[in-house]
Amino acid sequence: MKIALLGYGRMGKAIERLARERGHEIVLIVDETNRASCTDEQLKQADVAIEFTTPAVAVDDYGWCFRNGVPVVSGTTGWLERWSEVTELCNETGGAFFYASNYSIGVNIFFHLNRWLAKTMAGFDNYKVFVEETHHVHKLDAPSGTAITLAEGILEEHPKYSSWKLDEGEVKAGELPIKAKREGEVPGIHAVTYKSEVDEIQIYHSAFSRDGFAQGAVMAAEFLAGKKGVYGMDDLLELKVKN
Ligand SMILES: NC(=O)C1=CN([C@@H]2O[C@H](COP(=O)(O)OP(=O)(O)OC[C@H]3O[C@@H](n4cnc5c(N)ncnc54)[C@H](OP(=O)(O)O)[C@@H]3O)[C@@H](O)[C@H]2O)C=CC1
Ligand SMILES: O=C(O)C1=N[C@H](C(=O)O)C[C@H](O)C1
Repeated sequence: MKIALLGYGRMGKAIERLARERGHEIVLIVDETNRASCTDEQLKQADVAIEFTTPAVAVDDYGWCFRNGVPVVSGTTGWLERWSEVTELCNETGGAFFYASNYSIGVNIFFHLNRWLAKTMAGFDNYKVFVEETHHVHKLDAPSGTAITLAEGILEEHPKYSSWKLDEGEVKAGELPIKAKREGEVPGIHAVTYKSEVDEIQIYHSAFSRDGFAQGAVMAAEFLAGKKGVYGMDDLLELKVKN
């Protein structure tokens, strides 16, 4: 496949390496320095675009791809308040969009485990739940997109909680706290903990590098080529969890 890389930072570079290893060709690399001079014609050379940039840029990138008929796989976090706008534009323009807050297969299994645990714990009032994430110091957004997906999974399965809140002080009844830490070069750690007076139950995922995210993004690009519409990791992995 011919791939356009939109964003050439930590993730863009990991994706370039893994995509080449899987036999794909990189036909365009866009970063902040050359974005203004990149043309529609250059983008149209690609069978698919893989987008890992910043929250401020991502939505414009999606529109650029939809308007030019180039399917787009994106992992950029921090823009999801514009989800409806993006998916409507995708459908109106006949585009193709694949999004995941986390492309690691292990994390997507963890998402299912999280929902199952939340449903189970809903019957036990003596446990309080919180989500924790740790990432490298360069990360722009907090909490992480993955932590938000975990929190949303809990809100859907556990009636005691109605909203999540970045844990910066007082937490009211019904609020699910998310603690975000920034340390060194940590690729990404997420944990969900249920704590009572006498014990705690924790599920935990730690990425050893960015390779798992990059691998999943390239697999998503292979999946999306030739399709139209909006997709996510459950479509790719066909994870069927029987609760
Ligand atoms: N879903 C997932 O599995 C994962 C998601 N992420 C998310 O991906 C995003 C990127 O992460 P990461 O690679 O670590 O970030 P980096 O900061 O390393 O890279 C961001 C890239 O975006 C580029 N960029 C900034 N502005 C523009 C612009 N106007 N036009 C084109 N490119 C631009 C930067 O260019 P320049 O270098 O020239 O400034 C840089 O190449 C983040 O939102 C992060 O949360 C990260 C890992 C996994
Ligand atoms: O910025 C990162 O690095 C990561 N971002 C994603 C997120 O916000 O969840 C995924 C991963 O944890 C790494």
